[in-house]
Amino acid sequence: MNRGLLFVLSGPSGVGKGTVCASLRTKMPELIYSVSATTRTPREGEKDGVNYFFKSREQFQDMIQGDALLEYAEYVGNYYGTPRDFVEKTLSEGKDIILEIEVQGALKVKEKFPDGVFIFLMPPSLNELASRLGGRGTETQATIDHRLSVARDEINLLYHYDYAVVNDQIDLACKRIDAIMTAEHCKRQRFLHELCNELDAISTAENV
Ligand SMILES: Nc1ncnc2c1ncn2[C@@H]1O[C@H](COP(=O)(O)OP(=O)(O)OP(=O)(O)O)[C@@H](O)[C@H]1O
Ligand SMILES: Nc1nc2c(ncn2[C@@H]2O[C@H](COP(=O)(O)O)[C@@H](O)[C@H]2O)c(=O)[nH]1
Repeated sequence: MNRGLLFVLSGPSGVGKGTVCASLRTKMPELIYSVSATTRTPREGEKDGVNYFFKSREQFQDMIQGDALLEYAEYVGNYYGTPRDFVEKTLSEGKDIILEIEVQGALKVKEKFPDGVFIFLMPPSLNELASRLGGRGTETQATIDHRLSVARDEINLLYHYDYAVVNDQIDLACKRIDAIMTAEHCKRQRFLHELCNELDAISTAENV
């Protein structure tokens, strides 16, 4: 069985990763979503095991010590990390998985999965990013300011990614990501096809 494809969606806080991911998941129910672990306090309406696995700092440290995380990062005062086993199991079952994570973590995943597909979601402008973060109403002004200052550094790391997608309108951003996913599947099929042809050629040459 072919392994599934690993997609990583990152970009600054408030750009719309969660919104775009939720929309993609309704359009592509076969796409598996990786639920992260975090030490952040749950926001109103967030559920353990659905939005995140909410952990104490001690529990999170235990996950780090036990090598249970594929990657983790400390972001604006909290830990966030991707549980390893679920990602490995999903890929080995031939299913595609999407990780919605910040930039430091995405770069660590890239070291381990250079064949992953790395997509950076861009805001139409920094003003629009600030207005989305403020409009969400989930953070204090101090946290929003901190997240916006980190955003500038994150955007500077865009060149590490395979694709940049502007989230001007949710539906358009989803269509662009859908097109990337289709193209990556075609690339994978072509690669496998060429590999089969090469193996055929080798075995023919050996039989001559
Ligand atoms: N294309 C868009 N146009 C206008 N508003 C948007 C768009 N995409 C997302 N939003 C809004 O912007 C806010 C932030 O979106 P969201 O929570 O999805 O961002 P995020 O990148 O997942 O943030 P975080 O990294 O902090 O989890 C939300 O209020 C959402 O409704
Ligand atoms: N490196 C990782 N970053 C993650 C993970 N899960 C989420 N995130 C990112 O953290 C910030 C803040 O999230 P918020 O829910 O507090 O707004 C955001 O950029 C997320 O995408 C993870 O497993 N690893």
